[in-house]
Amino acid sequence: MRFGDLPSWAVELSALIREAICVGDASAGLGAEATNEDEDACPLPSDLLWREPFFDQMIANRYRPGEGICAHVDLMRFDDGIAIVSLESACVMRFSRAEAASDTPKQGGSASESTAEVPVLLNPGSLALMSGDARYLWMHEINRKPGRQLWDGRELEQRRRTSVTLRKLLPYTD
Ligand SMILES: O=C(O)CCC(=O)C(=O)O
Ligand SMILES: [Fe+2]
Repeated sequence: MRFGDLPSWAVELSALIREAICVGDASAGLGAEATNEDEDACPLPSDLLWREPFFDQMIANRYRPGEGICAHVDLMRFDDGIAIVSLESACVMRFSRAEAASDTPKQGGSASESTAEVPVLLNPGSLALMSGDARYLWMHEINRKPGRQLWDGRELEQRRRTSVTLRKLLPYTD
């Protein structure tokens, strides 16, 4: 885990992520007026995309077959706009509403709405970005226990998996 000055490869990776997010949208960083259409096309709002530094905290996780990470929302000490680069083994990351863990469905509310899971396939080299509701209101988890890594009705082959998560710390307040 690194805080503050990131290793040079992570600085380079951050720059590549920024470039990949909005290919051809370089003008947005130069004060050009962004239209709603541009905002919709870009998976990160421009205030997050162009903040400096883009990221200042990095953690690399290595998982053996069968190992994953349980459902969580990332700590509030990190700013919005979190990037995960997924390497080596494909996996399914599942998103579920954070309040579904403790709340029973309100009267009139549907159980399926609050317990819905959104599976996301992360291939080697995939970039996952979390911002807004996905970052604050939804938990993410990777369950690599046997039988839990299904995609298109097929179980994914499990190998060692490495992920690099990049985040930005919020200024410290006590
Ligand atoms: O390994 C991953 O892809 C997820 C890591 C993660 O969610 C975290 O470190 O908070
Ligand atoms: Fe996380």
